[in-house]
Amino acid sequence: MAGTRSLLLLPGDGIGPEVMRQVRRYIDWMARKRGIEFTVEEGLVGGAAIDAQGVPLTDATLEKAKAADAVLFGAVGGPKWDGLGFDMRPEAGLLRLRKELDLFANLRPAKVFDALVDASSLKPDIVRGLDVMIVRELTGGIYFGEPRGIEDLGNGQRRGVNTQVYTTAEIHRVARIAFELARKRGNKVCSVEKGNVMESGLLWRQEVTALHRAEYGDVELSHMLADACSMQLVRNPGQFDVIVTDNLFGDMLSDEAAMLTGSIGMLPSASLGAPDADGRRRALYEPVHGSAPDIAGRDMANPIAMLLSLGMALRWSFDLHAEADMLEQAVQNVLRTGMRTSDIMQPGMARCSTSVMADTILRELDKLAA
Ligand SMILES: NC(=O)C1=CN([C@@H]2O[C@H](COP(=O)(O)OP(=O)(O)OC[C@H]3O[C@@H](n4cnc5c(N)ncnc54)[C@H](O)[C@@H]3O)[C@@H](O)[C@H]2O)C=CC1
Ligand SMILES: CC(C)CC(=O)C(=O)O
Ligand SMILES: [Mg+2]
Repeated sequence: MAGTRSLLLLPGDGIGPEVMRQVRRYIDWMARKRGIEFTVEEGLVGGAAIDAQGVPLTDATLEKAKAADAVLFGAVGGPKWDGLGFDMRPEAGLLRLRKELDLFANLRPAKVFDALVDASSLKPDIVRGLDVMIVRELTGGIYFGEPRGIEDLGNGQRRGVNTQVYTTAEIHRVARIAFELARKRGNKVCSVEKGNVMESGLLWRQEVTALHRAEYGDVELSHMLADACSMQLVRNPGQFDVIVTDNLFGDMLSDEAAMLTGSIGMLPSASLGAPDADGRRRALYEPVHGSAPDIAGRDMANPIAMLLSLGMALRWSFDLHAEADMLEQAVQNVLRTGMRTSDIMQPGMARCSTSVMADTILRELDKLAA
């Protein structure tokens, strides 16, 4: 197997390259200390690609992403490019990757590490032991629906339009992922939409119910309106096991869930496509956070979300479960020692930089691998 695993790294903008640098060190560590080798290529995406290549994602980079076993993505965007039209913005590069690789299921696990129970803005009793998996539909809904645009009404007024649209097939394939995941976890799925005011939400509820009845009757299914879910996530998050929801609500609910864990700098994600004949899925792994322009360039970013995203790649794309377990254990152990980047800083703990956090995790890995 050695040498046959391929990774495309797309660091992007802002803190993206800073956290990706730490991932590269961990990839080197695996080769050096564990004999696990990857063929690694790096490419430009987002604002970095706009500046160097004129577009947020070139066709050549897209082809490399299609050919790789997995893509690791940092983050894109920043004030420098905020004035550009939507198709030319850095974020369009990420949306194109998701769409063209058909990465329809975005897995966003919100897990609270014991050592960070007090770092959450919620009371420790509410978040202790929390382990929620948000499955967000990623290639449909209002981020992609047509028509869209801003039109001039000619009377001094303008009109902005986006369209929320879902089909049976789109709902079934992402719900299937949620049911399958639930079977390996707490066996509960909560499906979230706004079927009380949106036809697409009503269809979502009906189709999830039909699929459940036909194939997943052994899994406990509940339904919740998205506004109520955002409230329940902070009131009693422990009631959730797997949440399945659309693109927009999943984007928002996962940022909210991130804060239960202490910081958005802790949350990894996996974006998966359908399995091919050999059971292999196209996949992209990225932290839930963005490019954080407010802290970029200051060696302050928490690299854990990016490192754990590689951990998800080890599990989902490479079947390297022991390595993924070891990485998670190393993170857990380092947090227990009181080492903290600024975003998860607590009284009495030791504040450290991005690179020192990664150094410490690598040293912990050395101990675990000894
Ligand atoms: N997947 C992606 O590439 C995403 C890109 N963005 C883009 O990122 C830019 C900034 O967006 P924001 O709304 O500010 O979201 P953001 O996630 O970049 O930052 C939100 C807050 O969290 C902090 N933060 C984020 N990641 C952190 C980390 N690893 N360690 C410590 N603190 C961290 C930031 O400093 C900021 O205060 C925008 O251009 C946006 O479009 C936003 C979300 C996702
Ligand atoms: C295109 C992204 C910037 C949307 C987003 O916030 C996310 O996927 O988390
Ligand atoms: Mg988001």
